[in-house]
Amino acid sequence: MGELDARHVDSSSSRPSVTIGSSLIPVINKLQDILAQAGSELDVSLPQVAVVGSQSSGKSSVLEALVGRDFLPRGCDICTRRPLVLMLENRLPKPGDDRTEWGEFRHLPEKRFYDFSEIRAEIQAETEREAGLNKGVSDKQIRLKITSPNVLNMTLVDLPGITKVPVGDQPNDIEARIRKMVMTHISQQNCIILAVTPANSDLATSDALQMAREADPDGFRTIGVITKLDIMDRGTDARSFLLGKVIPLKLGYVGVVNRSQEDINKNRGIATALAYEEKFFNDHSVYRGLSDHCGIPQLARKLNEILEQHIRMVFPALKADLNSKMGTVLKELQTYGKPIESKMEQGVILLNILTQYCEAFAAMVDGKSQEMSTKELSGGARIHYILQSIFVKCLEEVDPCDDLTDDDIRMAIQNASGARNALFVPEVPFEFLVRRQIARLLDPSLQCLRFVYDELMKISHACEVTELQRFPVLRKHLDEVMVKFLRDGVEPAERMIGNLIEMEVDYINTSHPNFLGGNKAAELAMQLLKSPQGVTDAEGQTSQTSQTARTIRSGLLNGLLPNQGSRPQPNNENHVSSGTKAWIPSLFGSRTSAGEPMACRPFGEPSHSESMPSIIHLREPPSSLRPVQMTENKAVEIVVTKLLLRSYYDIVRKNIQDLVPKAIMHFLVNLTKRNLHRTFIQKLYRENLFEELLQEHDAHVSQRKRNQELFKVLEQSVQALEKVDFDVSSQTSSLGTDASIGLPRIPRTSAHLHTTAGGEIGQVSYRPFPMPSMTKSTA
Ligand SMILES: Nc1nc2c(ncn2[C@@H]2O[C@H](COP(=O)(O)OP(=O)(O)OP(=O)(O)O)[C@@H](O)[C@H]2O)c(=O)[nH]1
Repeated sequence: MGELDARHVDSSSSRPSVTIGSSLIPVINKLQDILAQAGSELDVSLPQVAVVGSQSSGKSSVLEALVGRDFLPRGCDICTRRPLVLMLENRLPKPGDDRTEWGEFRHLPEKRFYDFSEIRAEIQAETEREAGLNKGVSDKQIRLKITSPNVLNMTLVDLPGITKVPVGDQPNDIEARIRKMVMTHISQQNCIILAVTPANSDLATSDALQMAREADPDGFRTIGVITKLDIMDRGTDARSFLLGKVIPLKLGYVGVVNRSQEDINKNRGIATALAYEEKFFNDHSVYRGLSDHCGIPQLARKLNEILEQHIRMVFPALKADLNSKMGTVLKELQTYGKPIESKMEQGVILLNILTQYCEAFAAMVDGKSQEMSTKELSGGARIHYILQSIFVKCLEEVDPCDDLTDDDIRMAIQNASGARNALFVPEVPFEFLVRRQIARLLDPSLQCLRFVYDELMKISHACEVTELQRFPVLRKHLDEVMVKFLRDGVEPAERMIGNLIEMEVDYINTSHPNFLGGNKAAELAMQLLKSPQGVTDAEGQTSQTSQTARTIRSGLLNGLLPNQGSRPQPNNENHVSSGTKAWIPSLFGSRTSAGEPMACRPFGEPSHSESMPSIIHLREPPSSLRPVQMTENKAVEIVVTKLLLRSYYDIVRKNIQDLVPKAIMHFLVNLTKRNLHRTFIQKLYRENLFEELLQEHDAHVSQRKRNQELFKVLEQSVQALEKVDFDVSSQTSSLGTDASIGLPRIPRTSAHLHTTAGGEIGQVSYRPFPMPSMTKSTA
């Protein structure tokens, strides 16, 4: 058998005949090509077409004529007894194909039918297998896929004819059953209904029109088909039917002349039948002015136009898909940058990257970065937090006396007095102790510097200059320069901090206007010791000194000192005089118990005494000596020392709190910001380094190439789609005026199709079909 050719050449007229979808095949093929190239997921599927009508009204004949091949069982008795779902699949011939078209049944997978008369025989056989031999009917579908380069991807459905009186094995409710079966198919919103009515019956009683109206009350998807115009009663014609004067239909009517039973019996082909049909309409003057309503080619055109409308409806989605793909690819492409072709370009790119990097760094430090987080502190804000909320606050919380016990202070005072007893407020122990406390400020200051350094490193890593991503070698060098540069910045900051602390340690400026001073401290100490609250620290907690002071005070009140009358401790070899004024050091130092100064004589010299009393032996001093018990004057000295310590420490603390952040900002942060660009230029902007620094990853280069190609394809696809859209539109309008075939004109703006669900266009209301599923039909 010959190939299923969508454009059969009519022997008589040599005019290519029109079959369903024939005008759209090139468009759809082009579309599929475009989408396949562009890697689009979308597929263009079309509405299905179902034929509905009473028994033997000519449904199968119409369907066959529309496809352009003989393959369906036809006859004057009931032929279609199971729904036949005919899936057409477009497939372009491939090299090495010996056949280009064939049929396959779902119930016979992998068996290809190349002979279409065998297909008809198999439909009959399969019908009989399910519905019996005696006119029985079944709603179980027969699914047949026809693959050909000359068909569109779409589905046609041949349905059993509506019958009233059961015959053969048909059940009593045959009419209801068939109606239900038919309704199941034609109620689907993407189904175009061909309501077939023979011209020799009354249109007003047409089962097809009645069911079509039920399934499609608005008539947006129903085309009336009047068959058997050739066998109407003499003297009658279908003119008023075709013009919609009997029952109006929005999409109008088409009258056709199919092959008669006699033609079938004589094996007359479709081409001959079409030629006969054309002659019939030409010969009948009554149909001459109704060429738009007559003939299978006209019906095919009408259906094609609906399909074209449908395709145009799909265009916006296709375009949107391609455009969004293009956007994604373009965005990715931008990250790969342009290939560099000359030394000059290398220089420009390198300079740009270095500049952008420094700008990004400065922006992050200054809080002007575009990529500022709203969830957490970043960049410069973190540095500020480190300086103010960590460093300054931490120093604020330090109590210079917290690591000094009263014993420590007492020891320091006593040691500083040397062999004498201190006359006034002990200056030396104060200076010694305050220096020790000031020196403690070095560690947190250096830690603070370290934290800021770490932050700057973090910022440098976060400086993502888009272009930099493609040059890993440059990134590496840049990071190295950055690390060295920051380290270099740390050194002067470190030196400065060291100097600051050293300065403070080196010279204790007791003339500072904010310094409490010895006299005031002594006065305050006395007041504190006298006050019933005792010496309380700033936090209101009673310190160890205040405890001691209270003990002393209570001793004074009772006329007793805590150590009065008590014997010296075994280790406390020193004897300290006591008394209410004892805290004021004695001018003459220690006296003997008799009040006389101790005799001084050289070691080993005997005493000039007549009667040599027995020698009083002193105990050997122990290797480690500790001061004797607390005395009132010692307690006051401790309080005074503490007051002085706190007062002076506060002055220094404030200096350090102010100057260390300044040193860090000046020597490290601001210097980095100021000199980074210059350093990069000095270290990296060298012509002999260009090549090495601007090396790209191989994967990066190939990815860019791939993306460039893909972008080109997508660009071409979008252009091609525009052209196809235009072609479809011009084709639609060239097929005839909208009015002539009863179809409303579709607005040019395809997006409008989506938004208009039944909007008014001109005089005719238009409602597009719902979007079909975007999948190909398979058998
Ligand atoms: N003369 C003439 N005969 C036609 C025309 N259309 C169909 N026939 C004949 O009518 C008979 C029924 O045609 P089918 O195409 O099988 O009708 P059908 O509606 O598919 O029938 P069922 O599926 O059995 O309901 C066949 O013998 C056809 O040859 C026509 O336009 N003119």
